Amino acid sequence: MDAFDIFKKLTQGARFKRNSTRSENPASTFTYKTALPEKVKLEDAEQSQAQPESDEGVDVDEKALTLLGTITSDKPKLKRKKPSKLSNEEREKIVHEQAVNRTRNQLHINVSGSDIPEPIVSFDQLSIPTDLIVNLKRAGYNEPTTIQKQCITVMLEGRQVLACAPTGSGKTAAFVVPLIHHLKGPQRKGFRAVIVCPTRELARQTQRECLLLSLGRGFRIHVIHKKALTQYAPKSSQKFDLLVTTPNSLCYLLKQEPPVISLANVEWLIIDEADKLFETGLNSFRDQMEEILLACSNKDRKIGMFSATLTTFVDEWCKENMADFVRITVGQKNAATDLVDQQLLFVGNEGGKLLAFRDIVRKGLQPPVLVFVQSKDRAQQLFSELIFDGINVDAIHSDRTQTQRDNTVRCFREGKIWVLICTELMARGIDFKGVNLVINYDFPTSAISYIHRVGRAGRAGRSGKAITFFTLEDTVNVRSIAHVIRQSGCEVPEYMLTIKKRSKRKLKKLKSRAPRRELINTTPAYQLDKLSTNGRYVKLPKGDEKKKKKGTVKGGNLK
Ligand SMILES: Nc1ncnc2c1ncn2[C@@H]1O[C@H](COP(=O)(O)OP(=O)(O)OP(=O)(O)O)[C@@H](O)[C@H]1O
Repeated sequence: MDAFDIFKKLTQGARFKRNSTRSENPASTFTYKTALPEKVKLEDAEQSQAQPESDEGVDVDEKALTLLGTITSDKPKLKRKKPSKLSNEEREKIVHEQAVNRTRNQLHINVSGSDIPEPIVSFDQLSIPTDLIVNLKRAGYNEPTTIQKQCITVMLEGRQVLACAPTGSGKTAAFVVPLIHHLKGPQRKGFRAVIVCPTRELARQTQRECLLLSLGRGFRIHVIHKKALTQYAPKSSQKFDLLVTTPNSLCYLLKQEPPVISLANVEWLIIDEADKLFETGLNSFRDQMEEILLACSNKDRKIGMFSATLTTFVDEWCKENMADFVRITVGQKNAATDLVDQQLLFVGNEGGKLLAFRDIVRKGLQPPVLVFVQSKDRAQQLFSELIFDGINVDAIHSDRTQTQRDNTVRCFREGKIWVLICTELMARGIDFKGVNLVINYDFPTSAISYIHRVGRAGRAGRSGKAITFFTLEDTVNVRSIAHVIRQSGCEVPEYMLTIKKRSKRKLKKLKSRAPRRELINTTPAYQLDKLSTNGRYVKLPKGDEKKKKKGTVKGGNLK
C-alpha cells in the first residue's frame, strides 16, 4: 500500500474542493514521521528509543507510527489509471491483490513493504523439498500457524523481516524452516547462520527445534556452552553450519586474541526477542549486539528480527539498516495472548501473597505451574516456604549453576517438578508444553514483562490461566497491566483502568528496578535461627532437617 492508497483510505467519504493543490499527492504532506538520522547507530539510539509501553501498556504514538510508517515522501508518485483504462491483466492483478488483502485481514496479519508474497494456507504450498515438509509433519505441525503462513514465504524469497506475533504462536519454526532451506546442507565453511537469543535456556530450546526440523540433512548445529568458551578452537567452528547463542557467549569468543570464531560467512542473522536484545540500560545486550552485527561482515548478510513485543527503536533500526525488509505483525502489537484467562488479584500485603498462593493450592493445583518473582533472593525465599507444603517445587535463576538450571528445566519438562519458581530469566521464549497456570507472585515491572510472563501459558493454541497478585504498594502500577488484560478480552474491574497514571519517569524507574519488598517468610521469630539479611538462608526447623535428609520432604535441591 503506498501513500496515496493510505490517504484514500483515511479520507474515505470526505469531499475535497477543487483547488490548485489537486495535482499534489496529499499524503506526501503528512508530517507524522519525523526525519530519521542518516544512520541510526546502536549507541545513538538511546534517545530515540520509546518506552516499550505507555501507561496504558501499549504505546499509542507507536501505533500511529506503525500505521503511517511506510509513508515516505520520496516515493515516486503513482498516476492511477481510471478503471475503464485498465488492461485485463492489470484488472486481474488488482482483484488478486484485493483477495490477498482480504485473507490477511481475516488472519489479522498486517504487512508493510513492497511485493510481499501472499500467505500460504498449508505447508504443502511451499516450494521447499519434501524432506522439510515431512519433518514439519513429524514434529506435529500439520497446519502452519498464522505467523508461519506469512513469514515463511517472505523469508524463502530471501527477504529480510521484522516479525511481531503473539507469544506461543510458532515464531521459531517461522524462521527455522526458511533458514534450513537456504542453508541446504552441511558445507564445512563455518557458521552460515547465527540465531541470537537472550538466555541459554532459550538457545538450547531453539537448537532442539532446528535439529527437529532439519532431521536428515546432517547439519551441525552448535550452542556455545561454558566449557567450550575456554577450549574453543577456530578449527572446530569450521565443522558447524548454524550457531545458536546468547550475545554474551558469542562476544566472549569474538573478543579473544586472536579471535577464535569467524562470522564472516554468515548469510543469515536471526535476532530472537529483538526488543530485549536492543534494550538499553544496565546489563543490556545493546553493545554486544553491535559487536555481533559488525562481525557478520558478509555484505549479503540478511537479518530477521522476531519478538512478541516490539519497540519503536527496533522498528526504526530496521528501517535504517535492513534494505527492502518486510514488516509482519500478527494481531495487535504488544498485546498479551488471548488464549490465557487473566486475573488481577488484590492480596493486601506480602503476607497475603502466601495465603493467596496456599488458597490456590488448596482449591486444587493443576501442574505444571510457573511462579514468577522479581529476584533470585525472593525465588530462594519462596522456595524455602513452599518446600514444606508437600508440593514438588523447585526454583531457577541465574545464581544456580548451569547444570542445576539444565536439570531443573528437564525435571519440569518431565513433570517431576510441579511448581517452578522463576525470575525474569524464564519469562521470554521458553516453551514448556502445557503450562496451565502462571502466577505473578511479584507484580511485573512493565507491561512488556507481563505479556511475556503470561505468554508461558496458552501456547500452540492451548488455553491457560494467569493470576497476578498485587499489594497496596503495587496499586499505582496496576493500570498499565489492567489495560493489557482488557485488550486481550479478559474482564478487569473498571476502577483499575482509571487509577491515576504514573509519570513516565516513575514507570521507567520501576522498569529498571523492582520495588523493595518484605522477605517471604512465615517462620516465627523464635524459630529463625539464622536468617541472613538478604534472606537467602532459612535454617530448617529441627525435625524437618532430619526428614529432608531422609528424603521425605518433597522439593528441589536448592543450595
Ligand atoms: N504449525 C504448528 N502446529 C502446531 N504447533 C506448533 C506449530 N508451530 C509451532 N508449534 C508449537 O507451538 C509452540 C510455541 O512455539 P514457539 O516457541 O516457536 O512460539 P513463539 O512464538 O516463539 O513464542 P514466544 O514469543 O513466547 O517466544 C511450540 O510448542 C511449538 O512446538
